Amino acid sequence: MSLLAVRNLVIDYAETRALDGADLDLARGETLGLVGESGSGKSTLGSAVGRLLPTTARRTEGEVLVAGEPVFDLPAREVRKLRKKHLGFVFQDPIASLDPTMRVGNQLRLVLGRGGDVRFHLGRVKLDDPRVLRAYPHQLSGGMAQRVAIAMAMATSPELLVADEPTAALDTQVREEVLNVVFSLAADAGTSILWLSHDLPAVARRCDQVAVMYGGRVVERGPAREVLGRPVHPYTAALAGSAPAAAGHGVRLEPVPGRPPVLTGPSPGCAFAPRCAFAEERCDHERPQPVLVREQEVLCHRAAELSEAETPREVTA
Ligand SMILES: Nc1ncnc2c1ncn2[C@@H]1O[C@H](COP(=O)(O)OP(=O)(O)OP(=O)(O)O)[C@@H](O)[C@H]1O
Ligand code: NI
Repeated sequence: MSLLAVRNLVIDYAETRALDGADLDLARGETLGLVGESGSGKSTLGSAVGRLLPTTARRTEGEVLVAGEPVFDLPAREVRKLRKKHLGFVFQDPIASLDPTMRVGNQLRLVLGRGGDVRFHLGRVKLDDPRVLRAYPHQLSGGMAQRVAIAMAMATSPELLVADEPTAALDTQVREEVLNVVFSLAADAGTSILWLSHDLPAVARRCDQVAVMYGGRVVERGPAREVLGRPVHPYTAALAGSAPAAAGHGVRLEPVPGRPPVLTGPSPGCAFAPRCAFAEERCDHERPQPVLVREQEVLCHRAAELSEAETPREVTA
């Protein structure tokens, strides 16, 4: 059984359809990078895992199963229990995720409960300095604050850590260090990671699996090196081809001409069709179903043909 299973998940914010039938699986102990342009639905999917969506969001269809439990169908009390038992979260802005009025040591003590060793947990994220214990969040650098947030999220050895662009606000140097801490702590604890990221090369290096989002759906998924090295979906190919340029600090991906869609309801066909060099007539009005190519699951009408072509990415470039 998957630790995490997302099935045909549809999430709406008022008029905006953020997820349009997303599917995802993550096994115990595995790491998965969730990638895609800004607005493709990564954060909505990540937050949905813990039912941590803003109150304006509505689950219209589908389900999220964590350790077999249907997150959206549980009473609120049970969801809190499930979060505590199975899940950890780390977000983009570490200082905002900490309590500004409480010293770091006290916050950590609150999470650990009686008998918890605060110094030990700070040591695990390479913050051995006793001054950190007495500091307030705003007195820490971004990198230090994120380490504290990671220590708190990992204190209970969750089965799944959802990390939503945890290093987006940090400098390149600090970024690698923080990711090293996250991945090594998770490996030690047997924690699965769902890592939302814009950094494709880093995902290829660090993750077992990758899922590529477009227009609120996962359009291609499978082993990270395979998917990013031999993409089948034209969107993945475009994204992977443009990745090196996007690895620079603060650069947002613009892999193909045109803009990603903002949906207000179900996409009638493939959401990528208007930007796709391979689109055919049916792509505009038939929703693609998953096609298995090698170990990759691809939502593209032409997946089988394109996988036979030498490299689709050369044709799109
Ligand atoms: N609180 C909200 N209220 C209304 N619309 C929202 C809200 N949060 C996200 N959206 C919309 O939902 C869609 C998906 O957004 P989401 O933040 O999940 O994407 P993302 O892939 O995480 O983007 P980014 O890379 O910029 O973080 C977008 O169209 C976005 O504008
Ligand atoms: Ni996001």
